[in-house]
Amino acid sequence: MADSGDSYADLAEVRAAIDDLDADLVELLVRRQRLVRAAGTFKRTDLEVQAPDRAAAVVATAAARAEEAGGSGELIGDIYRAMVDSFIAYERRNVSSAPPSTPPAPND
Ligand SMILES: O=C(O)C(=O)C[C@]1(C(=O)O)C=C[C@@H](O)C=C1
Repeated sequence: MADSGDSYADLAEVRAAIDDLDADLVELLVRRQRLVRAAGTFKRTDLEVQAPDRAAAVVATAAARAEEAGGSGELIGDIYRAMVDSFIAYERRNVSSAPPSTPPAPND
């Protein structure tokens, strides 16, 4: 891991490094948001949105990569599980499970 050998003079310096890294991370997450939104356009049911086998594979791959990189597979796996759950909720909010031609129900 590139940062593991770094030493810092004080807490402010570590926090500045965290802030820099977070700027990159947020950009990547926004790119991921767009990709998940695109994936959602190919789905029509809630089970397709959840895609439990794919979600489990994404989490397991991230945990394995974290271990390979010298990090904690458990920590990164937990973060990925929470992240994928949030993306599932995002897909549910942004993807229609009905064909576009279906008229809204009277009370919608
Ligand atoms: O791969 C998909 O089908 C996606 O919608 C992406 C994604 C993800 O965030 O990685 C989100 C929802 C599914 O549970 C599986 C994976």
